Amino acid sequence: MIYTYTLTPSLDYTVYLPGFSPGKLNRSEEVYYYPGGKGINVSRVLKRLGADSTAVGLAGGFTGDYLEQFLQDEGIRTALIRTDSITRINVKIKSDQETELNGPGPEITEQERRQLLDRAGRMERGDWLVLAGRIPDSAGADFAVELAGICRDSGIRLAVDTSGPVLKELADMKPELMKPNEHELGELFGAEIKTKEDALHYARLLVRQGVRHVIVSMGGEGALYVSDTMEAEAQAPEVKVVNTVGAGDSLVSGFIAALESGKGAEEAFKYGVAAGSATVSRSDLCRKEDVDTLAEQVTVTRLNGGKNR
Ligand SMILES: Nc1ncnc2c1ncn2[C@@H]1O[C@H](COP(=O)(O)OP(=O)(O)OP(=O)(O)O)[C@@H](O)[C@H]1O
Ligand SMILES: O=P(O)(O)OC[C@@]1(O)O[C@H](CO)[C@@H](O)[C@@H]1O
Repeated sequence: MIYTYTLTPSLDYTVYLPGFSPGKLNRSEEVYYYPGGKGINVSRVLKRLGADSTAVGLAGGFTGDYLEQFLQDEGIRTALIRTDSITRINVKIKSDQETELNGPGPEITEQERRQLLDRAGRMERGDWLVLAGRIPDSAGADFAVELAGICRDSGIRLAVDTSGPVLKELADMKPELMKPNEHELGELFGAEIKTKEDALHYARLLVRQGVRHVIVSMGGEGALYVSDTMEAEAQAPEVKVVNTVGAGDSLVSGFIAALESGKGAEEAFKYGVAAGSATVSRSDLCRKEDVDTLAEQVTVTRLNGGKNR
């Protein structure tokens, strides 16, 4: 079973405009209200790719009701803890540029924190726990590490797609998968990633720390994959950019869905990159038929002479 953990879900209020002028009244005739938050996106994309998951997290207020109902209507199992904090509304402005305005996460009580950890304690060896999105300060500095400890001790495969200082500590907990983008990878090591070689260098350090699969996503440039046995680069296919929100989440979903269907790491990497690019070409995440088509167009090149290291 796959569980996605989203401590800070959102309702993504997505607005398309021909032009956006800060400091002025801007009117849009095309708006959408999508469920959001990184783990929620992972669950939604997994569903479309034919993999079931349970969305664990916190939901509150009218936006929390909307979010939960939306997921259930899509046939996604939810285990959302009801909280007093209203689920945030994140504003995504799509114009000649993409502008995002993300709200803060919920205030997490000690009881909610405990419930989230206990839920992980009931998972089974071999399950996936995808910890994705911002972890609010109210969860406590050690929340993510405690959760990762439960995963490590119970043989749960932890996938990490979060940001901030906690990434460094999580890397030490030997997660199965980390998917930083270049910026997050640089932040993790206090370094500026300027070249692909820089990204490879730091991805290798993560693998040396015990991370099984590291995928560094690089937007329209594609992604890098590093593990103990393979290093590879994938070129992203060219697509019309409609909405890049959730591209990284889709990469994670495609990778995990492919592994779960029995594919090897190289094929899973390719499928993940295809899912990321397919999401970019749609307003509301990818569709399976697009992912399958794009997967044929993604080229994966083995690095280091194409040999396994
Ligand atoms: N402009 C683009 N054209 C084609 N593919 C893209 C583009 N942007 C992103 N992708 C695809 O999506 C994947 C993930 O993108 P990106 O590196 O932007 O993730 P991210 O920063 O984690 O995104 P987010 O936080 O919005 O989910 C890329 O590896 C690539 O396959
Ligand atoms: O504030 P966070 O948790 O870092 O990111 C939240 C968010 O921007 O990420 C998703 C796309 O990856 C969106 O659905 C959501 O609004």
